Amino acid sequence: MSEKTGSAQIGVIGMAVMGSNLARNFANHGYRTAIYNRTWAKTEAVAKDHPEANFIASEDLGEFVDSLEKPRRIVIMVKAGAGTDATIDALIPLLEPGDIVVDGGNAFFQDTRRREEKLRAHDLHFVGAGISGGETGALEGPSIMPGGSPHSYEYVGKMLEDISAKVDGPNGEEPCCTYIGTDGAGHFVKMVHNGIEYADMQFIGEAYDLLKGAGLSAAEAADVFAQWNTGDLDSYLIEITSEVLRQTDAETGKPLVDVIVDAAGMKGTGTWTVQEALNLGVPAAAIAEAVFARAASSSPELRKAAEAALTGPDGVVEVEDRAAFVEDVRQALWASKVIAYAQGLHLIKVAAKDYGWDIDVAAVARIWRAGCIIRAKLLDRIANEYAAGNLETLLEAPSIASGLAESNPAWRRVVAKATLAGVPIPGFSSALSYYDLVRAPRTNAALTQGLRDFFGSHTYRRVDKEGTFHTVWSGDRSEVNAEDTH
Ligand SMILES: NC(=O)C1=CN([C@@H]2O[C@H](COP(=O)(O)OP(=O)(O)OC[C@H]3O[C@@H](n4cnc5c(N)ncnc54)[C@H](OP(=O)(O)O)[C@@H]3O)[C@@H](O)[C@H]2O)C=CC1
Ligand SMILES: O=C(CO)[C@H](O)[C@H](O)COP(=O)(O)O
Repeated sequence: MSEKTGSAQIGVIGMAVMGSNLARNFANHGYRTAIYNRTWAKTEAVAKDHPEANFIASEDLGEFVDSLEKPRRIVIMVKAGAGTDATIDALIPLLEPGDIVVDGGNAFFQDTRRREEKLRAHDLHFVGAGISGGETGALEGPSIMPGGSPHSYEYVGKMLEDISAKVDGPNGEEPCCTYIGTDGAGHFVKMVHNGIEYADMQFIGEAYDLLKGAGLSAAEAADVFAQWNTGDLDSYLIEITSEVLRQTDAETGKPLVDVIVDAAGMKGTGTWTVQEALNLGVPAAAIAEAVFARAASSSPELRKAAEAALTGPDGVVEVEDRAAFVEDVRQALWASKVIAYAQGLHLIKVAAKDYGWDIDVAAVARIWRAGCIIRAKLLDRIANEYAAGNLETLLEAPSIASGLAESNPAWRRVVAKATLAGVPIPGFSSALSYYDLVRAPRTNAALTQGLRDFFGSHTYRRVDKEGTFHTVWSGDRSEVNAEDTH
């Protein structure tokens, strides 16, 4: 028996950016930590670069497993998808009933459900934990969204809560980690977190385009974002926007943002969010617009052809009072951001019902207040509003509804001005349309139903009596009772 055997309290597999920093975080919290990576050179480098962590580094997976105390606790932090499955398949024969595997990667929640079932069949615990915070968060405290059986969470909950970010709460320091729900619930919530992240960044991009259109330089816009970060918009993404805009390219002397190719990448979590919204019939168009905007940005053929063929205003925004316009944009950004949160949280609520998860939306908002990419001052208010009442939508919360009412005139002015100036604002305008759509006492869906009945006998219901009806459009146009065909 080697001296390593059974001496580590936690093991981390995957020594790229996230795994190595998470392992250091465990070590910093006093946990004896074992590390392993498919490619040994990375494990070796991490152990060598961080002697203070006193890692138990193994080249062989079996040796890594043996180095853990029982029941073994293992966090997988590898490339999501095939990498996770390969790691799990390699682990299963090495583990014993009662061991706990945590997948901290950005897994698709349906994969997590499948994996949880598979590991359960081997009497192994599986916790699918969404983790957000990037490199710094992983090291200093991320937001962690764990899902799995409550029993499985008991084995790893304290450790995950220990390494998570902390926020001040009424009862002292609160961890940004809480049990979310069974099987894929944690990864579902992380997926929606990322969908909101996409929307947040799209709105920020639109705000920057508008400021630029009104004549502000990148440095001036950086000042504006820094200023915004001191108020209601206080958030990590607004803070780093100011830093990115202030960065000058060493080679050209231009603002860095002007030399970065305007084609946004994406790894899939935003797309999954929208696909799930579509599957569940949840309107999340502002988030969808953010995904489509990235897709459009990365469609060079489409953009080249359209740029050559289409004419219109050139994005210059005529502004009489620059300060007033900047304030309007701030309000439009805040209101749109609220809509993205409302759409994302509504999606979580509907999914919880559909998948049988008992998700506490207030708790989700609470653990997003620090550590994660979408952390924002607004989340305090959102958490309090959900805690105060069982909201169907965030938009009905009194402080949110009044904030949106206050921002309304500015939001509408910005959407109108941008449209007239030819500044693309798919996020702002979609968010505003959502606001108008869901508050409308009556929508144009009545006409849609009439049309569907006309061409396909799809039937309709009436506002004034029970039942389902069809108009005999191709005959005498009388109305008959009909079977509901949806
Ligand atoms: N980067 C970020 O900011 C964030 C990432 N995440 C998620 O965390 C996880 C880790 O992310 P990150 O640190 O960026 O690393 P990557 O997503 O770049 O993945 C690299 C790691 O995965 C391992 N790996 C890849 N394929 C396999 C395989 N088939 N079998 C075994 N191991 C494999 C690599 O091992 P090897 O060295 O041998 O190639 C390496 O350790 C991912 O799921 C990611 O989506 C979550 C939040 C933020
Ligand atoms: O999970 C994250 C933060 O919470 C990652 O930063 C996210 O994967 C980035 O996504 P994309 O590459 O699609 O922009």
